[in-house]
This record gives sequence, structure tokens and C-alpha cells, in this order.
Amino acid sequence: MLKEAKMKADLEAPLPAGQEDFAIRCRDVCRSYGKLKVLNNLNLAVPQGQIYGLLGPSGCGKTTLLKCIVGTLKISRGHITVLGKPPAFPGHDIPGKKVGYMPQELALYNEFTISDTLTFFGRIHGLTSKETQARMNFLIDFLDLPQKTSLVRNLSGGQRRRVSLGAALLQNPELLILDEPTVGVDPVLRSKIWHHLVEIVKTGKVSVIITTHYIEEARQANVVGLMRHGRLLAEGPPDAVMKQHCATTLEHAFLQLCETSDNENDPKQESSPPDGTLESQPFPRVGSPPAEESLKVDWKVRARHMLPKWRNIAALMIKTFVRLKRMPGSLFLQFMLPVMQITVVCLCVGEPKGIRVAIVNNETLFPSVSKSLLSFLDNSSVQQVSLSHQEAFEGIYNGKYWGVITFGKNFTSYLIKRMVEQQVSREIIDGGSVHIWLDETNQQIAFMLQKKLQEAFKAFVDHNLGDRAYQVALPVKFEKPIYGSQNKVSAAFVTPGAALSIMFYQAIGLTTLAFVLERKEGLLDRCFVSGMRSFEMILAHLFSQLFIISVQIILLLLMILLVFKIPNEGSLVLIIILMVLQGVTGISFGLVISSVVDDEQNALQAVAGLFQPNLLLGGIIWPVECIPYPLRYVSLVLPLTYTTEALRCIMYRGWGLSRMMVWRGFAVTLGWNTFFVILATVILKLRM
Ligand SMILES: Nc1ncnc2c1ncn2[C@@H]1O[C@H](COP(=O)(O)OP(=O)(O)OP(=O)(O)O)[C@@H](O)[C@H]1O
Repeated sequence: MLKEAKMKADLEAPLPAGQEDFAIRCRDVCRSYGKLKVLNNLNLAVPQGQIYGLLGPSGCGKTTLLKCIVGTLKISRGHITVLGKPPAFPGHDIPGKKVGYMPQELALYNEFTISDTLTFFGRIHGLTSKETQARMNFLIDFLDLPQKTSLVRNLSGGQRRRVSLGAALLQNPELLILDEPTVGVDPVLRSKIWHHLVEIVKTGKVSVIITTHYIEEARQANVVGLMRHGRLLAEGPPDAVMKQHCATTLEHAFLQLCETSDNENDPKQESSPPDGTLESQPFPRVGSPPAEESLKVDWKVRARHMLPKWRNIAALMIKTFVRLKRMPGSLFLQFMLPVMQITVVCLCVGEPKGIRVAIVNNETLFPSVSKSLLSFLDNSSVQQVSLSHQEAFEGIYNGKYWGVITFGKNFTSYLIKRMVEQQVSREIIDGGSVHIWLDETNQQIAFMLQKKLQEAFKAFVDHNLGDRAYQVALPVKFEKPIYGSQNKVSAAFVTPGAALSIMFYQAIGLTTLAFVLERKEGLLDRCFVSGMRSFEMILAHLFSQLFIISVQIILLLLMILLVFKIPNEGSLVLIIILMVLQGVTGISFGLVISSVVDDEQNALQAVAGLFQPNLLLGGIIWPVECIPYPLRYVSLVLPLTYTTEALRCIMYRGWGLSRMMVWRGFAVTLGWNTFFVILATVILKLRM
């Protein structure tokens, strides 16, 4: 607790004065990934209106530092101010339009054209289309880009990097943060980029921090910072750094610094720097008075900061639709996959057909009751094969037949005796019975055969005995069902759960992939730095997904109700709302998965791993009543169980919201939604 409180106080403590002369100030900044300490009491100062070259070996923490500066990563200790305030301070435009950020990854939408890319970022920064157009023309010319209608995915690696740089320069930001902008760029263009940076800082209004692996090109920077193991070894004008180390190149000076830092111990490193270069702990040049006042925020500004910007949401939605337009195959699949899945369910679940059954009929009499009885068997389901006793039993043992039905030699006469005489012997009862052997390895088929034989017997008795049929009927009578149909086994049981799980998993898959891929490609970070908030991204994704979900639901219901004629006794409005809610639950669960996993392979494995247990535990393909306790309790809290039950109640019982089994389904799905959104937000915050 104490440690936390100290850390909070540390973070909130005002920075010393003098910071107005600096675009960026970092003091005692620490940041770790788990146990790996990446930034280690780092001090750094980027003067206003100058180029700062941040140099250091791979893995020393440059990108991590830049991410902390733009506010996409939180620091664990220390202070950072960017253009006078901490990053992500309410009402501050960092992240936002004051900063242009080019991340190390390309962070571009492959399906966009160059024009789409710049228009997208222009929209986020609130540029008018005229302003965007003017900047676009300049940048295309300056960065030597191909036609603006060229698709990003068709550009070369170097061209893509230049488009990425163009996106960072677009809104003429006050602060440019460029993470290795010259990698993969030819020397002529590299020198042109540096020339441009030198030109734009001349106004004194733009500051630049740039990382590069080409140490010598950083001589054009006004100040360089040499970083190693999460600390700055030295900071100062390039000439001063070289002079101090009697080096003719920056690279040489850097190598010397590394050697010195390896050999020397800390107290020595902190000795006072000559020549205006600042070694080891270069956060000096500051006065004292606190700037507490400047850090106070009006509640109106805070409230405005909390509200979503519709401009950003619109920009993101347009982005999604432009991408979908460029990927018609993917859009078609998104619409048609649910239809294909439900078609498979409705076609494949139902009465088994063509079940081969061996008939051993020992009756020679004609006309015989056995033949008449067999004629009532449903021939579309049961395929009768007449065989001898031996062939029939060999066949069933070899898996050729699902059952053997036998009739004794005197079946007809014995059956009549059974019906007519009051007292008959066991032999007559036995001889007047149909004997059936079943292969019950497939219980669905065995149940179906039993049912078909009972139906055949009932139809035979009704046909032959008419009004007297009741005399031989079982003393158990099944009346007309209250709900559902007695006659046919159909896909009715499975369809509601299948439809809901299709909506649920489609939404999980699309959401997870969208966010995981965008984060992996650096697009999320780039959008955040442009000023986009995470809930704006979630809202934009939700709105665009709702469009896709709506089309999917319309197509699903057309298939279910009109093509496969699954009965519906209830309100179509309730069915649609429940399906939409289930889709939204899928979106929020997708957010949870994408906040936990970092690559698409793990994401897909997570979704695939959850799919099958959920089908069974959710009571979608097999009744929940079969699940033993205490697993039943797990089943009941799953997102699909009560919603599936609710949908069945609406469709087959015609129930409305006044029934507990219906409103419980709605309540559970809303509860899951809220829980998933909160969980995803907490995980994302913890992972920052
Ligand atoms: N998300 C992360 N989780 C765990 N470790 C990370 C993460 N990001 C970076 N690291 C580790 O932090 C260290 C610093 O990484 P960083 O990307 O900041 O280095 P860098 O100086 O920018 O390297 P390069 O010049 O190669 O881009 C590396 O050891 C890296 O493996």
C-alpha cells in the first residue's frame, strides 16, 4: 500500500520549472515488462524546436521509452511531461493531433490506398477534406510516393515506410516522434527526410525525437541521447559528445561510452559533465518552482475528455466499411457462413433415413398379419431386407444391419388367439409377438427404430380393428403434445441453440481477429497516439459489427423459418433482440480474448477450444438435464445456456418476456455483456 501510495505521489508530483523550454522531459523514468526492467531511472530532455536523436543498441528500450512518451504505455515510476503536461492528461492533445507518431511497425491498413490512409488520419485529426488534400499532395511529392490510388498492400517495403511517415507528418504536428523512419529507405530519400526535419524545426515550433540505427545520420540532430540498458549514457549536441570522447565519429564516441559504462561503476558515472554534455544522469538544467496550477483540470475539460468523439467513431466506421468493400470475399463469407452453418444443422439433424433392418419372416400363410404389419413400417426411414435367420444374425454381428425383426411360423394365428381368447398359454403369447434384436451402439438409431415399430403397430391395429383398436392398445396413452410435435424428430431442438452459438462465435472470431491483428501490426497504438480512445474504438467496432450481425440474423431467420420451416409460435421481435444481444455478448467476449492474447494463433486456439465444450455444456446439442451435478452449475452460468432455453421457449412455446425462462435469458446475456466489457477494460489497463 505504502509503495503504491508513494508511486502515485511520485507520478503526480509536479515537474520542476524550466520545462517550457523543453518539448519532452523525462525524470527518473522506470518501466518494466514483468521482471524485465527496461527503463531504469532514465532522464532525458528534448529541447523545444530541435531534433533529438535517440541512439542505442537493439533492445536497449528506445521504443519502450517512445511509447511511454506518447502515452500508450504507463511508466511504473518517475515523471514525463510532453509539451508541458503528462501524456494522456485530460484536455491535453498528447496523444492527439499535437503529436505525429511513426511507430516501428508499418501500422498501415493494407486494404487502404495511400489516399484512404491519409484521409483516415486527417479525419481523426479534424482536418477538412481540403486541408487533407493539400497536405496529401505535398507529402506524395515530398516523399516520392506513387499515385494516391495505389493500394498499400501493393507498395514496396520502402514505399510503405514512407506512407507511414506521411501519416505522421500529415497534420503538421508540434511534436514528431519517429521510431526508425529511415530503415529500408534509400540514401537519397533518407537525406531528404533529414533535410525536411531540419527545415521544419527551424520555425522553432516543431520538435522531433527520432531513433535510428544509422548512428552517423544523427549528426544532423541538434541533440543526441546515447542509451544503453534503459539509461542514457550521454546527452548533448553531437559535436560536443564526439569532442568529449575525442572521437571523430558519433559511432566511435558511442562505442567508447559503452566501454566506459561497462568498466566504470555508478558513482563515477555520475561525475559532473564537461562541455555541456550530460553523462549518465542527464536531467540537470532545471529550476525549481512546481507547476501544480498548470496540472489542475477544470471538471468540464475532464468531462469532455471522458466523452466519446463521434468524429473518431465515424472515422473508424468508415475505415471498417472501406476495408470490407475492398475485401468482398471476406464480406461474403461473413454473411454466408452463418447461413451455411445453419443449413448444415437443419439438413443433418432429423430422422435417420434408410436404416437397414433384417426381416426374418417364418410365416408361410397368405395373407399373413406379419406382412400386413410390416407394410405399415415407414419405408423412408427403415429399409427392410428379407433374410434367413442365419443370414440376418450374421449380418447384424457384422454391422450390416441395425436390427433383426423376426416373426414365428404361427404368428398370425397365435396373435389372433391372443386377441380373442381370454386365457392363452405362454407359448401363444411368445409366438404371437414380434421379436426384435437391436444394435444399440447408436442410440439415436435404436430409439428411432423402436419408435417406428410402435408407430407401425399402432397404424396396423387402427387399420384392422377400427373402433375396437383400443382393446389391444397399451394402457398408457400419449395425448396430443402441449408444445411441439409428436410425429417427427426434427432439427427443432438444436436450431435455436445452433443459431445463437453461430451468432456468438462469429462475433467472437471477428472481434478477436480485428483487435489482435491491429494491435500486432501497431495500428491500435497509432490510432491511440492520434487521439483515439479505447472506448471509441470499441463503440465503432460495435456499430459496424451490428450492421454485419443484422444481415446475418436476417439471413439466418429466412433459412430457419422459411426454408427449413422450423416452427415459431413466438414474437419475431423478441427473437431478433435476443440474437442481437447474443452477438454483442460475442463481441464483448472477443474483447476479453484480444486483451489477453497477443497473436492470432493463440486467439484462434482460444476460440476453437471454447467452442466444443460450450456446445455440450450450453445444452445446445444435448439436454442440460444430462449433465451431472456439480458440472450442471457450470453449465447454467455459461453465456449460451439460458439464452438458448429462452429462445426455445419463445419459438416453441410462444412465451413472452413475462415468463421467467424468457426474461432470464435476456438478463443473463446482458449480465455477461457487462462483465466481459469490464473485464476487458481492467485487463487492458493492467497490461498498459
Ligand atoms: N510487450 C513486451 N513484453 C515483454 N517484453 C518486451 C515487450 N516489448 C519490449 N520488450 C522487451 O523490452 C526490451 C526493450 O525493447 P524495445 O523495443 O524498447 O527496444 P529498442 O531499443 O526499441 O530495440 P530496437 O532498436 O531493436 O527496436 C527488449 O528486451 C524487449 O524484448
